[in-house]
Amino acid sequence: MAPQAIIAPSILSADFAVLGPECSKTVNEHGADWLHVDIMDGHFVPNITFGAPVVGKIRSHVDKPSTPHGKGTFDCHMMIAEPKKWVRDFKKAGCDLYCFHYEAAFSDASCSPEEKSELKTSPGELIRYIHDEGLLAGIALKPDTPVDVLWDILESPIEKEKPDMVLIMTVHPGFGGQKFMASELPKVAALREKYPDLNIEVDGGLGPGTIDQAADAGANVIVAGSAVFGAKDPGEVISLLRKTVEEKVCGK
Ligand SMILES: O=C(CO)[C@@H](O)[C@H](O)COP(=O)(O)O
Ligand SMILES: [Fe+2]
Repeated sequence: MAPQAIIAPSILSADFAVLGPECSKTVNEHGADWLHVDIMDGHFVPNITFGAPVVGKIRSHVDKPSTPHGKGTFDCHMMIAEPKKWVRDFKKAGCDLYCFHYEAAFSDASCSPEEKSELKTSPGELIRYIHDEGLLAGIALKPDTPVDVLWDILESPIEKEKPDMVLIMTVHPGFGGQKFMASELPKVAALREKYPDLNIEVDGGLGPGTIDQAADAGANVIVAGSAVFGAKDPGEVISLLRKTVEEKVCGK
């Protein structure tokens, strides 16, 4: 089955003073499928955004999805050093898809020795833990991480240890508005060749000028921050991104 086209505006580029209304407008008026929520801890990446309490407040402005990948999905991109530690808080706040970084999954926590041994984990175990908490699980790769690290994870004999989505970063994580790195697209193409149904998300520098390349490589979940929130007509940009993915990836 061909994957669905999913357009997920990154609220990092929204007006933080009116984040709730910005979120509802983006989904209900402009037609976004998901909202991409960038969580940065100032440690895994050199920037800080916000945490679960803010996600909890903005969640009530957007209807919860009625199907697992449905409209209104809160796609939380966790650019944080201790991903396991925050799963429950983000679940309570209303996160639907918890996407952690592969590079952070093995990290010891900078907390007490007891917590350290509990938090140290492997990507497969962390995916299972996220699934056991009732959330969808995503795994993200920074530009310097080769796609090969994912093969064993995607081939896991344990169904609960397989991710629902892979995120290939097309910028170095930390900031919105950076230049798209086409050098990352061979990772997307390699994943798509092996996994025709997999949700493959690309994030960083996506917009009308770069969507063709990303869709040609096979990405079906498109994050766009500045291209959507900086547009005169965000709805038009979202429609164009969706149409391109539908034509090139979904065969519509
Ligand atoms: O995760 C990140 C940045 O680390 C992204 O989600 C950006 O926020 C996308 O912004 P644009 O590149 O589309 O402006
Ligand atoms: Fe992101």
